[in-house]
Amino acid sequence: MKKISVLGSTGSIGTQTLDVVAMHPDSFDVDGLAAGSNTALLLEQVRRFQPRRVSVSTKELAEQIRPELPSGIELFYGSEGLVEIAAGGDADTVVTAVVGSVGLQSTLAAIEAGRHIGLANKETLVTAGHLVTELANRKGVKLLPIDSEHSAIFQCLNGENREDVSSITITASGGSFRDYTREQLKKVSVEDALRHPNWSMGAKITIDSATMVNKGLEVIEAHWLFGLPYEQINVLLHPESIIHSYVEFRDSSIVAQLGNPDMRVPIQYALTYPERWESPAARLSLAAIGRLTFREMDFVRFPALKLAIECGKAGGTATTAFNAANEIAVARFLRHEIPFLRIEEIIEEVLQRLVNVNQPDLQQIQHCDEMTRELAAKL
Ligand SMILES: NC(=O)C1=CN([C@@H]2O[C@H](COP(=O)(O)OP(=O)(O)OC[C@H]3O[C@@H](n4cnc5c(N)ncnc54)[C@H](OP(=O)(O)O)[C@@H]3O)[C@@H](O)[C@H]2O)C=CC1
Ligand SMILES: CC(=O)[C@@H](O)[C@H](O)COP(=O)(O)O
Ligand SMILES: [Mn+2]
Repeated sequence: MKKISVLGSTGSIGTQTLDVVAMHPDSFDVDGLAAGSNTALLLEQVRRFQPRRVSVSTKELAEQIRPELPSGIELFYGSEGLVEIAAGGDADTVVTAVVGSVGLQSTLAAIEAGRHIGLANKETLVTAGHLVTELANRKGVKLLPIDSEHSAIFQCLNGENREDVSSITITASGGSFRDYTREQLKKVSVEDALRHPNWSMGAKITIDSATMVNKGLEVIEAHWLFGLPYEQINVLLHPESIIHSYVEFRDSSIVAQLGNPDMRVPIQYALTYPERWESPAARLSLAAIGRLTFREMDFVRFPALKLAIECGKAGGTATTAFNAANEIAVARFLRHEIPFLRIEEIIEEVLQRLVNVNQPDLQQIQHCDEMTRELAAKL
């Protein structure tokens, strides 16, 4: 039996993680579930998966659901509740599927407690990659990527020597506005931006995909997960999202991972690694698809990607600020307060005003995150 806990069980990755659990009911045991405010779905999950511990985002929500919980179940709330689900109990693996840098503290707590991490919450690595990877190494904890591109690279690297890697290439669908000009982008709506061509995901990452910030976050995520310099990390536009990413080795061989876009596959691999289990995911037929297409990434059309890579190269708190500014700007866009192109402008303006701190500790990271949020909310 593999014991798992899920942080963000009511979201896109969280629900698909529980779909994977439901496909292998005799092999998984759910220890803890943490949700934000979707208590109706959380209660349904509690009935179905019978966790021993749950958490919601506020005390009020906790009081609301307390009478509906089976006796004996432990109930927590707030950021401490998230940490309780991450580090208390006895899960072998914690799936980090909350959205945003709110996941940092609980991820660090889970690692500190020796839990392996099924890592979906990429903002954690962007915000404090050096702290997360250093702690994971020290504790002998595995960071198992769930993000589709990183799972692909992780699979391509299986059994290989890192010194033999020439480069990795992260593929990008291009998001909702792949073929729009900068002029057309001035007028796009929230509803348009939320229509991703290939993946059904939470709102924040869908907007990140449209701005290409998602690919920027993924380059930084790959830097930390695979210990590669930015010069060895490429991005390639691949509208079909069939090749999830690939690795080139020193002998010129390229190893890629392919599949239909279905997040249950990388989620399951993170939970069963190094084994592979049966999956109901639709089989890929290359004959039916006929052809796959690729384009060079246009950094002028997608300036947020360029900026993210520059922040990654700068190191220190630059990526913390990039991430926090983006989180605030995306939230404002989703509330219809700012136009789409203002997202990347806000990130850039915030970065111009902040002083980079090298080798920041957790306190400095948290301070930068808070200051950036305040600034980005005012701009
Ligand atoms: N969706 C996808 O296919 C992919 C997602 N990712 C990454 O995975 C992460 C999750 O994305 P996704 O599932 O799409 O996001 P969703 O918005 O669908 O889900 C977010 C989850 O986090 C919970 N949550 C939000 N704030 C808090 C909080 N303060 N305390 C506790 N729980 C909270 C939400 O709870 P509630 O809904 O109850 O309020 C929900 O369960 C992101 O980092 C994303 O970048 C990576 C690759 C693919
Ligand atoms: C499913 C997944 O991993 C997402 O991060 C996906 O990559 C988004 O697609 P694009 O950012 O390539 O549009
Ligand atoms: Mn991805």
